[in-house]
Amino acid sequence: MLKIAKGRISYPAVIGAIIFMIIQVIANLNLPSLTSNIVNNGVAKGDISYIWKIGFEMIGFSLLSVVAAFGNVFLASRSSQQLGKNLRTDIYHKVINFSNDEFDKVETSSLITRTTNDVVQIQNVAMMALRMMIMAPIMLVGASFLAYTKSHELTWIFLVAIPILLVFIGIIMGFAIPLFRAMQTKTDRINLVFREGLTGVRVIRAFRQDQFEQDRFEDANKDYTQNAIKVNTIVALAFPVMTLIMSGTNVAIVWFGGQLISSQTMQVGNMIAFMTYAMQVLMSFMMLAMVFAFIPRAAASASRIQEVLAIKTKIHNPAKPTSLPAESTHSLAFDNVNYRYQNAEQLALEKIDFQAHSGQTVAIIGGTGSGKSTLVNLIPRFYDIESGHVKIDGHDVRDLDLADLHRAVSFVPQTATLFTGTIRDNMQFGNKDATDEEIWHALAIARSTDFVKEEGGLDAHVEQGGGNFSGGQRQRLAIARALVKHAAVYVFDDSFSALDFKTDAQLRAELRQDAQIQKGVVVIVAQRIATVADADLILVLDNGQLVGKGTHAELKANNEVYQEIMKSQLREEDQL
Ligand SMILES: Nc1ncnc2c1ncn2[C@@H]1O[C@H](COP(=O)(O)OP(=O)(O)OP(=O)(O)O)[C@@H](O)[C@H]1O
Repeated sequence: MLKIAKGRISYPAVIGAIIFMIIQVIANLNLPSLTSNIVNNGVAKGDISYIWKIGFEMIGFSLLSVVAAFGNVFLASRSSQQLGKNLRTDIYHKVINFSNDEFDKVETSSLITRTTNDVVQIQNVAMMALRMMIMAPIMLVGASFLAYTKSHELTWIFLVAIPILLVFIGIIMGFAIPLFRAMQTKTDRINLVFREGLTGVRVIRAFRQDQFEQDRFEDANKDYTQNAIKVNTIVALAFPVMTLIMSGTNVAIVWFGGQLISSQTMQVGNMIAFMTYAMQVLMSFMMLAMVFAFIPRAAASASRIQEVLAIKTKIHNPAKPTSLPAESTHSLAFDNVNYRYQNAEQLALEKIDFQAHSGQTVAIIGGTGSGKSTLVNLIPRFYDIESGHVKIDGHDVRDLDLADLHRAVSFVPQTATLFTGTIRDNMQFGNKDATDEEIWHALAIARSTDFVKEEGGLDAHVEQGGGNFSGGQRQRLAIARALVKHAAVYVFDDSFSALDFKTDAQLRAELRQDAQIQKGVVVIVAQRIATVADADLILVLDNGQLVGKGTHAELKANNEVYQEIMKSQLREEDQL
């Protein structure tokens, strides 16, 4: 846990909090002694001026204690909040740079719990540590010593009360710690089921699985609640027993102290002070117990966070990145590329080899699972290849500065993702300087002008995930967003499948006529022969192998797989 705080917490604030806390403890330790002085020397002897003098001293120490407590809480919460903030930033920064391989390692719901709930656990313990964990031992030693100076004869009471308290704390911790530990995994489970239920709500309804999903959530929720109730019951049980031990100690002090007073071997004031010190000693143990009860949960949280922070991102900037010079013409090349998914035995792509330059359209066609998306994912380094080269403008993408690479590639994924905000915000995502005119131009190419105007223009609101647009509209907006960005390579991963034949053809024709887009290379993944037929280069994939390469006419004449795809699509149309 200390490892996680290192470099993320402000050391001056921590030192300040500790200094304030020490001042507070010293002030608190002085008060019982002063009470004893007032009783012994002021009240017993009727010395009013002494009472006033010590009374003022007591007020002074009380004020000091209050100010120090304020300073301590202020700095402790500042440091723990700052620790939380830095942890969240670091996790976010780490996760945002994850490649798809790393996302496969940790569930998204668990990542959310780790960034929120786990960080809060660390914050709480940091706060407690800066208050109680340091205060308790100082108070314990100080109060024990001062109690001893007030009465040697009564110290044996500690020797009875403390072991009883420790045995009790031990029993409580034995039960509570495993339950505290389990809280985090149970929170994870709730988040996982909740998230799946929310994102899949339509499928759940369509398959009439509402009850099943509700039961699944109910189980996770019940499991978490039962665990929390058990922990709280144990903690609740602790309080009356602790109070009993404290009251028992007080009774013993008054009983035996009273006898010492009547035999004139002890003064009343000393007994009162002893009693207060005894409470401070027992309180110190309780504080330590509380901190130690929270530590296992926070330690579990710390290791869950550390797990994420320690993941080595496979895809990062090269040591000496090459910046991509601003070229007026561009090229894309795959040079004998092999790729294998992590832990997979078979290659997902084998010996992929092709070149294309500005103004050319490369289309990739093949059956489901043939490797089309995998191929285009290699261009912006969503995955890194096993051997060969993927080159943009003659530079291997692994040598390029990542920011330059991502600027050079405009990507429309299979599933369109829009962000909360306005249409304009979404359109400017890859080109923040894009003017309204440029945006409308891109929207026109993507056949989106009409519905965007109907929604209220560029200031129309986009809900979370683009939920207020249809699937086809979302896809068109994602295409327009990619066109607003001026790139060297435009990738459309099966983005035209949501469009009807006519719109698909019009859109591709517009892409061909646009001067800006023609400066780059266009890569289109498609299922339909009609979509790929007018491409300059068609790649036919089958089971990760490049089984055909050429124009429509060439492939139609002599490529079996292509002919088979053509036949199957003609058969489909014949059947209508
Ligand atoms: N993250 C992954 N981990 C392991 N294997 C994967 C992963 N993603 C895809 N694959 C495998 O790689 C192969 C190619 O998948 P890919 O998504 O590239 O196919 P595709 O041609 O785009 O299919 P579709 O047209 O259905 O989108 C498939 O066999 C698939 O099971």
